[in-house]
This record gives sequence, structure tokens and C-alpha cells, in this order.
Amino acid sequence: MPLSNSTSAPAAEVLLPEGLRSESLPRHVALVMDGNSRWAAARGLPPTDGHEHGMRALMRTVRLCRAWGIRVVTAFGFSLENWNRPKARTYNTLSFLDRARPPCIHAEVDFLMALIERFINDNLAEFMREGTRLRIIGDRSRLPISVQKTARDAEEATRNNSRLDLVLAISYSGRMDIVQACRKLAQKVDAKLLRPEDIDESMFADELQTSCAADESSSSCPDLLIRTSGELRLSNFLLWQSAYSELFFTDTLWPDFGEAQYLQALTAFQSRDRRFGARKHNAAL
Ligand SMILES: CC(C)=CCC/C(C)=C/CC/C(C)=C/COP(=O)(O)OP(=O)(O)O
Repeated sequence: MPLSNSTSAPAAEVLLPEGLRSESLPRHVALVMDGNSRWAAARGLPPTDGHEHGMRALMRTVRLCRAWGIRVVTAFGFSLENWNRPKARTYNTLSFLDRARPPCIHAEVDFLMALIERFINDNLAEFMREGTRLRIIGDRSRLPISVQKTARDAEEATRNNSRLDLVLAISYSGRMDIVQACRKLAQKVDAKLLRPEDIDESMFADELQTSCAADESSSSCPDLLIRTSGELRLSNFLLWQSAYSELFFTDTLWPDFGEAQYLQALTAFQSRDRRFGARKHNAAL
């Protein structure tokens, strides 16, 4: 079975759109893919259709990351809080009858779980061919068993791929990630493997789930965090990791996010002056 022999894709030529400078591109981009339901509602469709189109937008963005030489993309696919969405939502099916759709009851959470599984299965061959390593972060114990297995198998199959790290945050909460990192360090202290005074930021970051995407050439901290749909908040995504991320908010709803919007975000990023709290040497006081 060819998928099990994971190989890294040969270095691909990076063709950047005019105006982007390769030396100051973000290495790690984080995505809050918001606005799927509003996109669907504006078209008289159920939220599930918005998520379906959102999945296509995610794959478009993954391909652009590879084409432009971005090393890591972390996408918020399902938050821990999203479990509180109604498991089954009933929609007025009458509006669908004229479009020859069968009346149905959509279970949004179940649909999203199935969509995540389909996303992985449908794109695994491309991940292998194009050197994409898949990682899942979040509380995977709450995922349906079949999603857990699909995710685990895909992580295993793609683990040696090295062109792009695609990190899907599923059943993820930034606060929970911090809490679980604290627990791990506390256990080490309890077992006398560590003294509290030895704990520093780097040790802490190593215990966060995002450390899976960090290596010598890329950081688990996104350089650029993009949120679509006009909402101006982090919504419990990458709280520790976004301390010095450049934030880019756009009114575009996620399913409409494409090359033009990504280019806009990257151009804005390249115009930012990243100081990380320090003052530039010769900056005027
Ligand atoms: C990982 C993966 C395969 C994802 C593909 C589908 C996708 C983009 C899912 C994001 C899920 C989500 C809750 C989005 C927010 O839209 P919303 O329903 O909150 O929209 P609203 O803000 O308009 O209500």
C-alpha cells in the first residue's frame, strides 16, 4: 500500500505572487475559520453546507501554503466549546424542496465529525504526494472512535513528510492546553524529576500540544493569526502561542477565503514592524 511508505516530497519551487517577499513571509500561520453558518444562511442553506464549503476553503489555503513555502498552518476546526452546539438541529426543510433536496434533520456536530474524517481520508494521498505532515491537537478522547483512528493512521502515514505541517485543532481549547501542560509539569515535580524553580517558558512550551509542530526551522507560535468573518477575538485558540502573533481580521466569511484574501493577509503581515517588545537599536526615542 503506497500510503504507508511515507516520503518527503522533493523541494518544490516556490512561486510567490508579485509583491510578496520570500524573506519575510510568516513561517507559521494560524487560522480561525469563522463564518461558515452565516455564509450558508445568506444563501438559504443549512450550516452544514457552510462547513462543506469551509472544508474546501481550508484545502485551498493548505495548497497556497505549500505553493508559497509556508512551513506550518494550524487551523481551528472544532473547539471544545463547539461540543455544546445542538447535536441535532432541525431546519425548515420547505425552503429546500424547490432545490430538489430531500427534507432532512442535520446533526451539526455529527456532520462536522464526519466532515473531518472525510477531509483526512480524501486528502491523504495528496498529503503524501506533496509532503504534508498532519497532526491533530485537542482532546481527541472525545472524538468518535472512527475519527480517532483515521487521525492516528494519517498522522502515522504522514509523519516523515516535511514540506508543510498541517495542524488541525479539533476539540481544542487553548486554556485546556495550558492546564494539561501544568498537570504534566506538576506530575514531574511530584515525581521529583523536576524542581519548580527549573520550569521556564521553553520547558512549558514543550508540554503544550502545539510542540508537535515545532522543530529547529519552525516555531509552535504562529507568526500570523488570521480570523475571518469580522469577529475580533481569539475564542480560546492558541492563547499562549499567540503572545506575539500578528493578528489579521477580515470580514470575509471563511468559505469565501481564497488566494486574494490570503494575499491581503500576507501583505499586511509584511508591512508590520515586529519588535517582540524590544526597541530597535537606532530607533528614535
Ligand atoms: C478541520 C476541517 C476539516 C474543517 C472543515 C470545516 C470547517 C472550516 C470547520 C470549522 C468549524 C466551525 C465551527 C466554523 C465556524 O463557523 P460557524 O458555524 O461558527 O459560523 P458562524 O460564525 O457564521 O456561526
